[in-house]
Amino acid sequence: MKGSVTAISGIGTGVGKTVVTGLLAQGLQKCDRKVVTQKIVQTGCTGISSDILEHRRLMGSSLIDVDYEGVTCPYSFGYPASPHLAARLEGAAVEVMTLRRATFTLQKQFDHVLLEGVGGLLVPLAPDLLFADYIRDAGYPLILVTATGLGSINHTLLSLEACIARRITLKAVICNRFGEIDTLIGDDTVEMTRHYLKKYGLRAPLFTLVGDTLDCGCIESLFL
Ligand SMILES: Nc1ncnc2c1ncn2[C@@H]1O[C@H](COP(=O)(O)OP(=O)(O)OP(=O)(O)O)[C@@H](O)[C@H]1O
Ligand SMILES: C[C@H](N)[C@H](N)CCCCCC(=O)O
Ligand SMILES: [Mg+2]
Repeated sequence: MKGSVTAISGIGTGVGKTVVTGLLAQGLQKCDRKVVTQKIVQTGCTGISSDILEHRRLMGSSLIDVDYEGVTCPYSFGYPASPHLAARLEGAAVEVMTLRRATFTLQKQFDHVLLEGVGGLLVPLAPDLLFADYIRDAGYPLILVTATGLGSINHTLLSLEACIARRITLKAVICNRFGEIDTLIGDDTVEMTRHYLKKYGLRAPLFTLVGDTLDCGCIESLFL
């Protein structure tokens, strides 16, 4: 039986996808689930993906064979930019089949693959391949990481609408309150996110991340 795949994206870059991916993996490990994380494309880094290193740190795990073999991060480019540009600067191009084969290899070995995207949902992996379209075509459900600072409501609702337009299954929304400056705005942003999940008819639960505490109770319930 091959393992499940869950994509983890965010309302943009630097919103906490890596932290959330690592914490979800940590939680699944605690439930004795065989879990691995994957970074679909790493930019701004050469060699082992910096996001994979952080996932393993949060999981309390050292690097594993599939990390060294590049299966958990099929593409790594040096320039800190969108994958389509970072790849072009190296005379390379991201290929869908390379991505799909890497994830499928992990599915054969693990119960769960947590697949971290790059930046936000509509980031081009290649000039005509947005991450949101890639996970739609692959049928991967999504956990969306949002932020709670000023400007996050707009980015969050745009991301929800992008999911709806593609009929992407939204498994959960995680409001990451890291770095929040204004609690009044932060609290309101969480509530407006909850309001629009209901208004849009999305049944995904909303959880908050404060520090390294995910308030989603038993993480395993997200991956049944
Ligand atoms: N809940 C948190 N607790 C502590 N640090 C956090 C938290 N959320 C984010 N950070 C820090 O904020 C920075 C950005 O977070 P992170 O790397 O997870 O973002 P990202 O969405 O994965 O970015 P990218 O698009 O580059 O992959 C990191 O330094 C991370 O350690
Ligand atoms: C450099 C670092 N790896 C970033 N996560 C890359 C984010 C690409 C975002 C592209 C964009 O939305 O303009
Ligand atoms: Mg990351």
